[in-house]
Amino acid sequence: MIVTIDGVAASGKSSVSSGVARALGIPYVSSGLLYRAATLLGLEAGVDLHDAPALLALLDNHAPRLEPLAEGNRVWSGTRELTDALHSSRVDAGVSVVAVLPELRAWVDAQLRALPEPFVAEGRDMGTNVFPHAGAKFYLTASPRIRAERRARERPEDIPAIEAALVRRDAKDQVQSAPAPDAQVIDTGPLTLEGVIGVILEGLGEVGKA
Ligand SMILES: Nc1ncnc2c1ncn2[C@@H]1O[C@H](COP(=O)(O)OP(=O)(O)O)[C@@H](O)[C@H]1O
Ligand SMILES: Nc1ccn([C@@H]2O[C@H](COP(=O)(O)OP(=O)(O)O)[C@@H](O)[C@H]2O)c(=O)n1
Repeated sequence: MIVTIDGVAASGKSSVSSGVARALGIPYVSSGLLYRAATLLGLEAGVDLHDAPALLALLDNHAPRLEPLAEGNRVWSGTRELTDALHSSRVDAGVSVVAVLPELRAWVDAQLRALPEPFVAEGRDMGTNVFPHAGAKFYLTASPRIRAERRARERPEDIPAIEAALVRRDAKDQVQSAPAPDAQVIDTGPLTLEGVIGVILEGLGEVGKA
């Protein structure tokens, strides 16, 4: 069984996926971390982020791999852990450039499709493109201001700057971010994290009964 949790930036995808995965006793996988790892390696190597062949060569050399721990995914390149470096504002600003490259999307998709079921997959196009046959699909939203207020607890910038950057990234990610027609859309704005996890677990109970 695959459960997909897609949504816009900072809508709660990874925190919610972690909670759902722990409740179900299965792993979750954060596809965004793979796009972020490709971006970080490109920035560190001084590669043009539009240059797909150069990025793929870097990925071949550094072979970043996702460790899908339920309490929080980690990313490694050999013995170097990349995880903490993946959520900088520099990576935030560059990642959508990398994510539009079809070659990079194919690289991420191949890694995800090689994973053994069951798992929760979170990102933008898990329910549409990567796992269209998933057993249950969810899509998280919240207003830009609420998302910026939440993310401000994790970034040094102020709320208006974070909100502007989130709106810019949403626009750049729009092509791959449409909800699957069969996804349950959840506005997380009025809900706590536990509340969102509860709605999804309830939705999964309904899927089980169907
Ligand atoms: N429903 C919620 N209520 C309050 N805070 C939330 C909620 N969902 C997520 N958060 C917080 O918002 C921040 C962004 O969540 P995160 O899971 O990183 O989102 P995404 O993976 O979509 O970027 C985190 O600090 C998280 O704890
Ligand atoms: N399935 C996915 C996941 C992420 N991405 C890209 O990767 C970036 C980072 O995704 P993320 O999920 O880690 O970002 P946040 O929503 O957590 O801020 C997004 O802004 C997209 O550009 C994508 O295109 N497709």
